[in-house]
Amino acid sequence: MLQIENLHVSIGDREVLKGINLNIDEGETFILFGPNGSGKTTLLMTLMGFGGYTVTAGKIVFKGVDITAMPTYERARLGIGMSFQRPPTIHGLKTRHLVSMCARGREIDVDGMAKTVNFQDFLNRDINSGFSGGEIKRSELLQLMAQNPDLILFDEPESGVDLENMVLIGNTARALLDGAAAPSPETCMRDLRRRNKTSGLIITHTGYILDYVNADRGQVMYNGVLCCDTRPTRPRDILDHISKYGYKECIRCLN
Ligand SMILES: Nc1ncnc2c1ncn2[C@@H]1O[C@H](COP(=O)(O)OP(=O)(O)OP(=O)(O)O)[C@@H](O)[C@H]1O
Repeated sequence: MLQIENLHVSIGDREVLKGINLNIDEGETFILFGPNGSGKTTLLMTLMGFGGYTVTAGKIVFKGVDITAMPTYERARLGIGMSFQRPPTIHGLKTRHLVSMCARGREIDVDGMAKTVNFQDFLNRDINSGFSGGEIKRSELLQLMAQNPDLILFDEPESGVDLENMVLIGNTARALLDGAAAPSPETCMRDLRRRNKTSGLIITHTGYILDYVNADRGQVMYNGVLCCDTRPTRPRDILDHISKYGYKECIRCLN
C-alpha cells in the first residue's frame, strides 16, 4: 500500500528526516513512537504533501504510484486521509459543509455519521472554531468517515481527549481501520466482511490507542531516523521498553 524509500526531508535549511524506509501493507496498522521533536509529524505532513516540507532525496509510493511530487488534493483523491494533531480553525466554513466536501460527490448521511461520534450539535459551527480537544478529534474522525480513505494517518489521536471520549475515539478509529465505520443501513454483514481493510499509520506517545486498534507493527523515530527494527516490533513491547528504559535505549542499536 505505502512504500517510503530513503526519505530525506528538510524544513527551511534544517534536515528533519534523515533517510526513512518504511513499508505499510494493505490493511496493516503501523504505530510510530518517538520523543518530542523527533520528526513524526513531519513524516505525516510530508506523506500528505503539505508545503514547507521539502523532499531532498528518496521517494514515496502509494498504491503503486510515485506521489513524491503530487499535490495534497491529489493524494487525498488517491486515498490518503489524515487526522491532524492541531487542525486549523476555518472561519466561514461550516463543519457540515466540510464533511460533505470530504465525500467528493458520494452520497452520505452527514447527520447519521455525526451521530456515531456524538457530533450532531456541532455541524452548523465553523470548523474547529472554539472546539475543545475532544471535539476537534471527533470532527477529524467525522471527516475521515466521509472521505473513506485507504490509508489513514493519525497524529496523536489521544491528545487532549478525556477518558470517556477516548473510548468513543478509539472505537471509531478501529471501525475506520476495519472498514466498518458508518455503514449505510443497507450494508449487510457479508458486504462489511468483503471490504478491504484500511491501512493506518498512527503516532502515539501514551499508547492509549493500542487498547482499541489492532496494531500490527511499530517503530521508534529518534532524531529523524527510524530505529528498533531489530527489536521485537509489537507496538506493546516497544511501549513497555520505552516506559522501562526510555527512548535513549532505542538508539543503542543504531550505534
Ligand atoms: N514550520 C517549521 N519551522 C521550523 N521548524 C519546524 C517546523 N515544523 C517542525 N519543525 C521542527 O522540526 C522538528 C520535528 O518536528 P515534528 O513536529 O515533526 O516532531 P514530532 O516528533 O512530531 O514532535 P511531537 O511529538 O512534539 O509532536 C522539531 O524540531 C520542530 O521544531
